[in-house]
Amino acid sequence: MSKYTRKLKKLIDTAPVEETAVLVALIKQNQSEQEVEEHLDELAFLTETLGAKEVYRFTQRLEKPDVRSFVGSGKLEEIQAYVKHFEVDMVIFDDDLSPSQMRNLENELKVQVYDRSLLILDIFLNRAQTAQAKTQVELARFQYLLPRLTRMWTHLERQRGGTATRGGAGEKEIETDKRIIRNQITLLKEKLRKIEKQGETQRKGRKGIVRVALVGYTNVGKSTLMNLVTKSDVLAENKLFATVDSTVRKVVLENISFLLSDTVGFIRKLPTHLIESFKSTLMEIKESDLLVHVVDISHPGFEDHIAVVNQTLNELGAGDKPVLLVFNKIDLVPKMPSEEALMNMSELEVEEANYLDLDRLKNVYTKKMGIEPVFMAAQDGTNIETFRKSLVSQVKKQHKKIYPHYLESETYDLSQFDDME
Ligand SMILES: Nc1nc2c(ncn2[C@@H]2O[C@H](COP(=O)(O)OP(=O)(O)OP(=O)(O)O)[C@@H](O)[C@H]2O)c(=O)[nH]1
Ligand SMILES: [Mg+2]
Repeated sequence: MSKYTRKLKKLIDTAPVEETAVLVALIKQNQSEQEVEEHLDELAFLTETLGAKEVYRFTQRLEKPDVRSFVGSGKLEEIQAYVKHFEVDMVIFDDDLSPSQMRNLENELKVQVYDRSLLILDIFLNRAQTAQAKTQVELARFQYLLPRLTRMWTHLERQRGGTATRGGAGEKEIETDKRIIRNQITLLKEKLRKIEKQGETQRKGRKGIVRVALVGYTNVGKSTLMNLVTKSDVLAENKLFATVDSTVRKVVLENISFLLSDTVGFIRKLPTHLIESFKSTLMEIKESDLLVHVVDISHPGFEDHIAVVNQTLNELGAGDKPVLLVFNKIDLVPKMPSEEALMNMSELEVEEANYLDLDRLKNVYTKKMGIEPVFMAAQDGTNIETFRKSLVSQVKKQHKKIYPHYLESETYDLSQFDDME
């Protein structure tokens, strides 16, 4: 063996092996198969974000999850056979599992079992950068895992680098673990309270300036838009939850200054513990004067995404704020051809092309939101001018509303924001 092949062999032998996963979802009575497929596409994307690869999907038409094993026993056998035959590393369920379901499934499948919440929590854990975000995710994760302790045990083992204990730890160990986790929760809460206090003071110091928050479903282009407007360098990538920490920047457009913040993306069924512990990060949204709701118009489920975002905003108590809707990624949407060209196409061709009637969308959403939406592509800057104009006009409107005594000619002290990048 030459030196080169030896080197190559060593590289191959030590290359990290990508973990494999099968995905499982139920099709409820009022759901179409296509809707569930879309949800599974999203779950596959989450799986990929965590660093694993989807190898197969199982679905079952069932009105409600089986109390014992989520899917029916026949389906479970099928999954079990597949997992064993192809040596799959994990099984991921597109819903939340009860503690006992998770235990039963782990016992029977003998591989790692993830549910939707745990998957999202683990992605957040990998992504969190600041002390605050890290503490928030750790807290949410411990709270989620406390009632699922046999699982927690295997998790701790994995983290320590040992082999996972299958089939559950002894009662004594579980009791000890419970105590450790409860202590951790208390400590993390205390730590978070201190960090939040500092944040509060920071936010209080931001009076006198209009505050705008970028909100939207995950991966729609919020950070890309933030970078475009502020010429900053916030991480934007084709992964879910690229942004877990919020970033605030001062922006000056047409002589008016305002603060713009990039926030964590939303997703269907965001774990409750996560929302709870991210409350202070999400305060950025609650305390803003204007929301820029970014939508990925090229995604087939974009209208569902709008609904999920609106619902989450309501839950956060930010449902009544003025919203500038931005339909992003228009570069990926096929342009509607002229009527004449349309006439020459077959019905199937038209259906398959999936044209979106942007004029109709504009009318519908202008009526709904009270502000005309912007259609743009943040990545290549298409229509950025329209967006800037619309944003400035809304910021001015909010400014007048919040600071009615402020005169256009008057300059106000903005030096307190100068240290912000
Ligand atoms: N084709 C196209 N891609 C875009 C556009 N805007 C953003 N993207 C891409 O979409 C992906 C997600 O962009 P981000 O800016 O990270 O999205 P985000 O909303 O901040 O995502 P999270 O932080 O994960 O919630 C990246 O790969 C971007 O390059 C656009 O206008 N057109
Ligand atoms: Mg982002």
